Amino acid sequence: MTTTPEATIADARERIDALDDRIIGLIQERMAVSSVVQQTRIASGGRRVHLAREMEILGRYREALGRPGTSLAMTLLELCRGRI
Ligand SMILES: O=C(O)C(=O)C[C@]1(C(=O)O)C=C[C@@H](O)C=C1
Repeated sequence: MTTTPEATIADARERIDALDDRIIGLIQERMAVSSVVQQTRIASGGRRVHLAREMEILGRYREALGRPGTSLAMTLLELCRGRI
């Protein structure tokens, strides 16, 4: 069966949209879990931000995705704990 470039692109874009829906859902889930950690720490006298943990996360994303991974992790952290 042959297919046109237009059909291939339309099909791939549908898959991208479905992946983006899942990524957004995972980000929202991450925000909710992060909020539990932050609220628990604040309620027990700690601070919202835990820089050593953030360094671990930034390193993990950079290792997996290169330099843009660091930017992505910084954006995720901002979504999860707000701006610092
Ligand atoms: O792991 C924590 O201690 C969290 O509070 C979660 C989290 C995150 O979203 O990953 C958020 C804020 C902290 O600065 C570090 C990490």
